[in-house]
Amino acid sequence: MAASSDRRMRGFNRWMKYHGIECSDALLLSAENGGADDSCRSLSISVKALCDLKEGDVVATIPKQSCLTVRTSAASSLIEEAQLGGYLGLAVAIMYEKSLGSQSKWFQYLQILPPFEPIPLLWSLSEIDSLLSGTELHKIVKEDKALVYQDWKDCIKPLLDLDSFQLHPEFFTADEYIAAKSLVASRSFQIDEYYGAGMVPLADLFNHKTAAEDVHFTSLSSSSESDADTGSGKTDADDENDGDDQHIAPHFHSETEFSGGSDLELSSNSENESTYLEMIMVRDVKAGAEVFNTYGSLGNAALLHRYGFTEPDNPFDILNIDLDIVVQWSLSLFSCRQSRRRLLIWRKLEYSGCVSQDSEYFEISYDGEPQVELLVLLYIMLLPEEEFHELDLALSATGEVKDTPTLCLLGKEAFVSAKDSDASKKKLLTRGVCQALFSLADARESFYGPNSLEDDTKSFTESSHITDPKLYHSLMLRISERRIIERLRSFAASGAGILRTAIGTRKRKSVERT
Ligand SMILES: C[S@@+](CC[C@H](N)C(=O)[O-])C[C@H]1O[C@@H](n2cnc3c(N)ncnc32)[C@H](O)[C@@H]1O
Repeated sequence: MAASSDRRMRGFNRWMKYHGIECSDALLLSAENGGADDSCRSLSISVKALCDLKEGDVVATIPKQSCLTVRTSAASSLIEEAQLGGYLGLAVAIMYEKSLGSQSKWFQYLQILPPFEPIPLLWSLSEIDSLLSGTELHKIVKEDKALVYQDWKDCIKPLLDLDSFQLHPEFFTADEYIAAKSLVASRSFQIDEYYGAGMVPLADLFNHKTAAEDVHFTSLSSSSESDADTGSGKTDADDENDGDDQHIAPHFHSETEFSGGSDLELSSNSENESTYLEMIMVRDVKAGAEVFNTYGSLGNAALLHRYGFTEPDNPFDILNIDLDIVVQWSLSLFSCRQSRRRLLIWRKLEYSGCVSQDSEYFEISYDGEPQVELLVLLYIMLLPEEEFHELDLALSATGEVKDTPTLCLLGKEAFVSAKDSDASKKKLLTRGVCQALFSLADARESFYGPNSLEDDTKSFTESSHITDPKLYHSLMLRISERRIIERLRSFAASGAGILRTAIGTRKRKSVERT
């Protein structure tokens, strides 16, 4: 097996040279046999520094032509004819290149890739139900599975019946499509407008570190080469995005895409032959250490969903509480009519939760701080009837909004400036609101079933990411989420705290729903 991995890595190194990919001699592509579960053929690759690397060092250049994209694949006309856009098209390009075997331009590259990445999309339904139950991923992954299968049925299966394409059916099964999707999810990059999403050899061998990356990937066109030559020290194109020089990171799109080919039609500008990607060090790395990229500011649910792993103490973790849970809590205390009226007033004040597809929810941050929209809703739900009536009148159909104290406290203006916002939020944290937060925490916690957080923690310490990565990472996710619930309880117990996120600036960092 070691001989086979050495042979494949040597083949890949030769292939890179042949296709003009320059990899610095200071980098070691280190391959170990990976895949403890189903992926026995796969290598676990990481990139290490062979000598001290300095911020600003260019460690690789990759011609865009060497990337496997819908544009560059031998399947490009097939994909165009079938009108398969974006990520679906890229998955077909991968399946097609695999079907060509050693005839594929990317044969030696495909040889070092795992056949699939064991992200939850590839888990069985019973694994999803038993391992992800209660977590932010449970419903999403089940929906993904159904949608991805439907995509295959609608867009790929019909291609097999067309004589003109002459596809080998065994390379285009639903399982092969899902395997290709997992590679697209975990290793594709958004290259540029012309090439769209693609597999970028070498760039996709760097592992992720949250908020502590060593290297950035930038897209350079010939017009910005002079910038690099002058040594202007550009290392982070996010800060200096002048159109030509763009920081790119592995990118996952969970939306399933139906045929339409809009990506192909949209990006029909002429290709620039001299355009390439560059990898630049953004901090010093000592000889022998691993060189990391970052895949973004992602919580564990998003990391597991897209890449199949999690990280301990991930500051980007987030927990959601669905509006339905809040409504159920309200119905347990008040009549249906009262709950509905108060929800309506909350909406009249122009509040809403985060919305994704058919669900509305509130975010609880890593620190256990609830989104202000939730605090306002709980406050309104608990207002004494008289005060509520006054608020209702102030917001009445005449449109004449009077400045009642309650309206001043609850109006969105109260949360605009950071200083006012903190003071207003503290006022919302009445005893009743804090008790309500405890009830919501209990209700959300009940989704995880009978095992306590202590049970999960014990199982986690006994699990191994090598021998049972699915169990290990799903337990890590459960524990990360349940610790947020613990911190929500502490937040409610303390009754206040400095709340950082200003209204309107909140960004959803967890999982994209399909
Ligand atoms: C873009 S590839 C990185 C190279 C990969 N290690 C390989 O063998 O080719 C992304 C995959 O690497 C693995 N990976 C990346 N960063 C990781 C990390 N911090 N912990 C565990 N696995 C990681 C995951 O399997 C992920 O889906």
